[in-house]
Amino acid sequence: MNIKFYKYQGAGNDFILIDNRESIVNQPTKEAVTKLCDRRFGIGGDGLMLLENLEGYDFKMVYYNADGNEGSMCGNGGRCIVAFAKHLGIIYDTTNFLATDGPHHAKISEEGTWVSLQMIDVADVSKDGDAYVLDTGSPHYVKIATDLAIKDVYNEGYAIRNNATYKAKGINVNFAEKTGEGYFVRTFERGVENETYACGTGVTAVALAMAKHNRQFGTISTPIKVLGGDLNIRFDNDGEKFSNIFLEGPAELVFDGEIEV
Ligand SMILES: N[C@@H](CCC[C@H](N)C(=O)O)C(=O)O
Repeated sequence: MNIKFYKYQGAGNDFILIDNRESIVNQPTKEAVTKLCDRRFGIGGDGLMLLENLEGYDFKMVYYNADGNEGSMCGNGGRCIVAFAKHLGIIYDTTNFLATDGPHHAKISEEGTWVSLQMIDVADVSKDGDAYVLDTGSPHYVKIATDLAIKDVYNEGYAIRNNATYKAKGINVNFAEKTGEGYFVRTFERGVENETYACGTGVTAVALAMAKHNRQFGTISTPIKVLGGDLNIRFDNDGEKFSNIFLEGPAELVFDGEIEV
């Protein structure tokens, strides 16, 4: 059987998207997802998403990591599926959809390539040594770094993700370096088990963790540079919790096609 797919990227975090409103795909196997996401034997991507119908919402986002496991929330994936929903004519400039971590609201630009996605509120930020650990829809470890451009993110990230504390459930490992107004961030992603060009829940975690680290309160806007481009995170910090969190940046269709499955 041939299925139509769309390949999107958000700051270089890339995804395969399938319009599954007519249930053409039924719980893809781990093998099928890993093959589709494979950069040599498949389409290639950091993850696969299904856009499905759901009463009360514009659509439902179902996300699989490139390793075939159903993932937790993907921020850049969320921004890409909003652009996809606009491309399909399901939404115009705003949307409410459901993802694995709950309802999300988003706004999209008229040309459909810039998305502002509301993320879940975050109250708990803990420490592991001098690193911060928090869940922004997916679990994240945030460590302040220097000389990040030349850091061995794969090996250092792999070692943290696979240490005794995190091995069973996994964690996404973010390294953050202060640069002018914001941060430069590199992420080793759980489920891809490699460094990706961007991680939306990851840069969100960095912005919140750094606000806590620097004791910043009120309404904050944090620009973040990643390997694949630029993102921005806006949020409120009242000292008890982070709310009104928005992950903002580009989301673009790269190509579409059909693949035999
Ligand atoms: N790339 C994502 C994060 C995807 C989920 C993550 N790999 C996990 O399962 O923990 C993002 O943009 O947030």
